[in-house]
Amino acid sequence: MNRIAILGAGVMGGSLLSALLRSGHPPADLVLSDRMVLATRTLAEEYAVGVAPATEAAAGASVVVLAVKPQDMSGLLAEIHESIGPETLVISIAAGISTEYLENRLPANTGVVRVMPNTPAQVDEAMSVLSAGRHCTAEHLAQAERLLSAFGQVIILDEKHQDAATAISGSGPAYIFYVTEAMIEAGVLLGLPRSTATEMVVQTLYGAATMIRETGEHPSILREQVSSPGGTSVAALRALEDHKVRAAFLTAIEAAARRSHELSAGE
Ligand SMILES: NC(=O)C1=CN([C@@H]2O[C@H](COP(=O)(O)OP(=O)(O)OC[C@H]3O[C@@H](n4cnc5c(N)ncnc54)[C@H](O)[C@@H]3O)[C@@H](O)[C@H]2O)C=CC1
Ligand SMILES: O=C(O)[C@@H]1CCC=N1
Repeated sequence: MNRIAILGAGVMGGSLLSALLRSGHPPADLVLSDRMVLATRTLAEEYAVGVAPATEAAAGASVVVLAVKPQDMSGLLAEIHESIGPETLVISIAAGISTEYLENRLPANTGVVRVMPNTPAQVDEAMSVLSAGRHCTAEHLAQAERLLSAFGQVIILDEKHQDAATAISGSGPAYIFYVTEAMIEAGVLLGLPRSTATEMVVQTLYGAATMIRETGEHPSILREQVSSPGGTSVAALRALEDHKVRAAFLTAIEAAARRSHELSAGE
């Protein structure tokens, strides 16, 4: 039985579903469940996958992916407790929810993997950070790694780093989209048509990200290459320093990690 049940068909559940299909998983092996029954049925029809109540979806699956909000997790776990078999691998993508929290609410000895993916899964460029639970076997971990590496990069880390991973790569796309918006707005302020400003900013971000990945150079070296003495870049960078943008990023990412930690306490 290779069936994968995705419980929670929101932004991430939907992103994982489409990514798994693109990576070659047959639609017949995927089943979706969400309490928003009508919206889920529409999504399931679009992708030609099955839809079932959570208990039924979990009972028929070898891998159960928990993709609900942290605040909905305890309710969902209570619902599916009886449907989890001894061989079932449970993968949770919920921010802040520890493997211990999951293990305490699932049948004894259930194999659990905690994952922090991100929305670039939609374009097969996810960053997924995996941590094994207490009863997770090497085969479970390999199975989770295979599943997630089909739509991006995977790092296996000790669970103590999951709040940091959530703050950096889980929430990271939000910071980049925010910077993108700000740069486009600046282009419009300087009189560029919005579409032209958008094209310039998107290609610049893509080019810069590709340079970081392909050259392997430290970003500060790449930044120095752009900054001519007495030129435009250094004038802009001085303004960013004046506005403490670097410190703002440190504070922001610390706040995200703190929030991830709070979610583990159900706050
Ligand atoms: N959105 C993101 O960028 C990322 C989100 N995550 C995590 O993924 C999880 C889901 O996040 P989103 O997809 O953004 O949320 P969402 O709100 O878009 O989707 C959650 C879905 O779960 C459903 N749901 C709630 N309780 C349920 C239950 N008992 N049975 C079945 N379905 C139920 C809701 O109806 C909703 O459709 C969260 O735990 C979040 O921390 C992780 C990485 C990135
Ligand atoms: O904002 C959130 O809580 C989720 C977790 C990581 C990204 N989005």
